[in-house]
Amino acid sequence: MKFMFSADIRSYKNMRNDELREAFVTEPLFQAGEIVLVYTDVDRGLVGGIVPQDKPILLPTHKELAADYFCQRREAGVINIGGEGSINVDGTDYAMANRDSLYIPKESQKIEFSSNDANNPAKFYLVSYPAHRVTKTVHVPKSAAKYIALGSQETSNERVIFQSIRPGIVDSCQLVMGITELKTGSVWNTKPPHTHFRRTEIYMYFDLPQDEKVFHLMGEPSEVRTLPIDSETAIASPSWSIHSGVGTSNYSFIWAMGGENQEFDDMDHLKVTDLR
Ligand SMILES: O=C[C@H](O)[C@@H](O)CC(=O)C(=O)O
Ligand SMILES: [Zn+2]
Repeated sequence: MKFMFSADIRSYKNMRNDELREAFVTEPLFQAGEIVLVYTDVDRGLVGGIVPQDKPILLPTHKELAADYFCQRREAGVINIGGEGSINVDGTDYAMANRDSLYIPKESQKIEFSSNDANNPAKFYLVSYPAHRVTKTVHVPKSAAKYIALGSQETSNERVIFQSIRPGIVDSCQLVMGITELKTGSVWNTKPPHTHFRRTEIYMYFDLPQDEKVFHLMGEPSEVRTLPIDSETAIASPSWSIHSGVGTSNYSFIWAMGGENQEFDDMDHLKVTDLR
């Protein structure tokens, strides 16, 4: 497991891009046959990429979690961005098609990830936060997510947000999670931008062609920084930071939030013209 130590609201202003990347941006998360886990001190979020091939991959615990097993005091959300696969939670198998979500509650002991076809493996993206109560495992196919269409072609931000792990669909402790897909020709996410001091958020960009990038905007609205991000890497946003971005083509991303509340619409909206 890797660790990212974030920067604070004062120090980020004096940091170079490579220092900001070390504080907030993960390495590429999806490696064939492997599990990559990255722990950020931003709300103790933990993100991972799991790509099983011929054999299943078990979710391990780690010394730093001081737990007998990974979910002893944590919940996890998983979204599959690859080929068909399955996740076994304490003996129950959940089939995971592309873009299916699975919510795994606190105290789930044995969690195992498999691909149906090693040549077209599943790519499981996992986000975990500390949890204080035991709830139920819930499988959410993309078709069962709440979706909202936002933006327009004229302003290059036409996109659909699929909310799969959210109140009303999944009873979670902190975690709220889903997918945003940009339409062809649209490149701006989270436009207009916002902050939400009571929650922090992690974006994981994917489905971006190899030779393209997303320019992710972070920082206080009064002092914005730009970090060029590769596909299949994640970036953590502290509570004081905007999290918006523009791609050199369209793309998708998974957003996940943890913190004080779970109201998706509870945001402090900004105007693009407010950014400095
Ligand atoms: O707090 C909510 C999150 O930042 C995202 O869900 C926003 C987003 O996907 C978008 O507008 O494109
Ligand atoms: Zn947000």
